[in-house]
Amino acid sequence: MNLKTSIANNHFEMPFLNASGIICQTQEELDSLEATKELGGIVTKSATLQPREGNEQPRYYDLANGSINSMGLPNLGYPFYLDYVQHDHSKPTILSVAGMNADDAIELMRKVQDSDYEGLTELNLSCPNVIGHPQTAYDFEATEKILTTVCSFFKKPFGVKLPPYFDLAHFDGIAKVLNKFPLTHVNTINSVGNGLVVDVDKEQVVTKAKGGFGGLGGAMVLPTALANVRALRLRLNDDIAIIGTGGVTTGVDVFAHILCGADMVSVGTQVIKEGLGVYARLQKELEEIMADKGYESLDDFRGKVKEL
Ligand SMILES: CC(C)(C)CCc1c(C(=O)O)[nH]c(=O)[nH]c1=O
Repeated sequence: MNLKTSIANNHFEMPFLNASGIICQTQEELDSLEATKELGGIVTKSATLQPREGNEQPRYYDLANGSINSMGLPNLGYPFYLDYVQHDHSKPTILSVAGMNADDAIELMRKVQDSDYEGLTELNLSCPNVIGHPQTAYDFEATEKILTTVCSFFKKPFGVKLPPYFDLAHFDGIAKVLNKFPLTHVNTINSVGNGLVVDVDKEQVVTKAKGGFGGLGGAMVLPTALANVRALRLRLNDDIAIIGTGGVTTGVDVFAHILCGADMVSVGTQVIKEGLGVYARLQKELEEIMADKGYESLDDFRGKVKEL
């Protein structure tokens, strides 16, 4: 059974990643990812120019069918992560970066360009835009502007992390912009923005920041995640790989993401629920499904979901 995959010329023994933000903020957490042999690569928490405490607790809440979070980008600052990814690792790394505004995002990419890091970088486009405007990735002009500036100096392999889209015109719009740039990959989806969970017993919301509004993850977002993987696979240039993120709780979900076109699959909420042992279970379940169907490698079924 061959579960190998690749993004640009980065080769992964396993198709599984951690979703950025999940057990990837500190040295200890990153070391635990390194020690998880079923994990194909290590994704860092999105790094910002300055270290950040993040939002006040409670900022993560677990649900039967998923999670809600408004972490507020807690991280040790980009120097820590840029140093971490330049050390030797047993598997490829993806350095995630997020600007609190466009200038910060560009400055972060300059820091990476000026470093000796040669691995993959991922620009989180769910970062805030100017007040009164939606997040960057929902503003196609802002997205094009940032990527044009970044690509004028950034010559290393990089991709972008996208929020979910819910309108076919938006799939068309973002793909049209992204196809203009030499991206290694697109990571879709980020959490489903501004959900609200209410504790009826206490008659109150469950997370503190933003009046309880937060990003949704876990099982409840799987159909949205699959739609975004499929829609972008159908629209993006073939040389842009796709990391499928969102709603993965079983090997069946991993298979579905790959069937819709994902080259790799990242897991967030389920890692919090189950621990890093989840990856061994996902590998076993994926291999069982592939064996049942007679598939030897991911290429045998990637992107081959049938329409009726
Ligand atoms: C939402 C932002 C704080 C702008 C970016 C960081 C982030 C967070 C976070 O740190 O709150 N949570 C997510 O589910 N996705 C993200 O991309």
